Amino acid sequence: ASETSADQRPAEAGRILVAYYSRTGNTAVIARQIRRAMDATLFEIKTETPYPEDYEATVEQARRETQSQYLPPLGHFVADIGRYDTIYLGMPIWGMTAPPVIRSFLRAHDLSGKVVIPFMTHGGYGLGNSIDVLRAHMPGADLRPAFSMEADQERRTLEQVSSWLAEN
Ligand SMILES: Cc1cc2nc3c(=O)[nH]c(=O)nc-3n(C[C@H](O)[C@H](O)[C@H](O)COP(=O)(O)O)c2cc1C
Repeated sequence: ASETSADQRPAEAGRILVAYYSRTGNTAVIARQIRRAMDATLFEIKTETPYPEDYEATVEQARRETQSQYLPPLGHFVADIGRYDTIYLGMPIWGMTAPPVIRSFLRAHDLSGKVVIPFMTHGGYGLGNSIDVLRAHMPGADLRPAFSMEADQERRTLEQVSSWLAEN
């Protein structure tokens, strides 16, 4: 009889990471479902400085950051990314592309040699160039087809609530 070292154990829990960014929670719902189904580790990608609560201000800031290729500093980092073979990477679509913080995340974590499975939510306008952006920022990773779905738009919710409040 011999001891089994950690790296000999098959299908060890913790080999799958679900890393996601979500502003209004739509992408987070998917992330948590993947975590439960795959017995994965969950990591919420955050900026060091949160985006404004105001929707229009966030749209404007994101637009500027995307245009200038700015990399917003991350609030925290995955401890020991080398431990994971498979990364589910989740995000909303912002301005027809991946949110700026996703580029920051990919700059800060080496995903080469790993299987990366993206998942996106969008407000009805599709994935834009997000897949190209991901591919460009994860050299050596095995990028798999993305799962995507339409989800609630913050803009539409705000408009409906504003008109309801105005009527009362
Ligand atoms: C700054 C910003 C930009 C957005 N740009 C787009 C867009 O270009 N196309 C689109 O379909 N939806 C866009 N949306 C809507 C979001 O992609 C959609 O609501 C998404 O489900 C939000 O995910 P979350 O709740 O995980 O943050 C945008 C939302 C925000 C806040």
